[in-house]
Amino acid sequence: MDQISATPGVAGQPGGPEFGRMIEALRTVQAAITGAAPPPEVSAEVGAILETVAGALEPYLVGEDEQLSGHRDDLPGRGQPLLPPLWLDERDETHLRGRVTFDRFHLGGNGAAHGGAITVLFDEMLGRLANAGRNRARTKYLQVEYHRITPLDTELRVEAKIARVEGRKRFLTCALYDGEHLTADAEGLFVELLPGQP
Ligand SMILES: CCCCCCCCCCCCCC(=O)SCCNC(=O)CCNC(=O)[C@H](O)C(C)(C)COP(=O)(O)OP(=O)(O)OC[C@H]1O[C@@H](n2cnc3c(N)ncnc32)[C@H](O)[C@@H]1OP(=O)(O)O
Repeated sequence: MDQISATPGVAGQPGGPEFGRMIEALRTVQAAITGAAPPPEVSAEVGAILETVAGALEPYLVGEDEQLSGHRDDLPGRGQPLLPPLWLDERDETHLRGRVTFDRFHLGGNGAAHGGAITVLFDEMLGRLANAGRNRARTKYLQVEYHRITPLDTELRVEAKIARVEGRKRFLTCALYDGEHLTADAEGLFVELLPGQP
């Protein structure tokens, strides 16, 4: 996980644009399956296709350090389908600013994004910032407040800042905006790992 490549992949090579297209297709499938109420024969057909897809990838399973998903900084959300598609537009060692869009896959209910999906976004933002140009740190706590619903299919702004650093402790904040409206924010503590801590 420490190695995140910002270099766009080369066509015809592992991690090239073909990989980005596959992740994008997966995101589309996740949203389509979540939002669909197909008849049984279509569910059966799609299920069989997905089993074929899993089988096609099975010979290429690799260890964590070699996997492409999560390591591609040129792809939204690092090419990690757990993360909502997040684009970072500004970044330095004190702040991050980006855009994110939740879709049907991230639905909680009544048109609102799931609170857990928002927390994943915040952990990602704070984790990226806590580890920017510094020794590795992990989330000790993440306290989230939901101020109003976070809409789906809407480009949102997300910002993270370092609040203060005390020895191994890095306190950070993150906020999510729909236009000028704050939908959710978070405060987190990240603790720098000691030698031997995984
Ligand atoms: C690793 C990441 C790689 C980089 C990838 C970048 C991109 C990836 C982006 C994705 C990122 C995703 C990121 C993820 O999701 S990381 C995954 C989620 N997090 C974890 O799995 C972490 C699990 N926990 C641990 O490993 C340990 O607990 C750690 C290592 C965090 C600390 O265990 P350790 O035993 O070493 O430390 P400590 O407990 O003595 O505490 C240390 C200090 O903190 C103070 N303290 C404790 N609690 C509180 C509190 N509630 N309020 C205020 N202060 C508190 C405490 O008093 C002490 O202070 P002081 O006495 O020193 O003054």
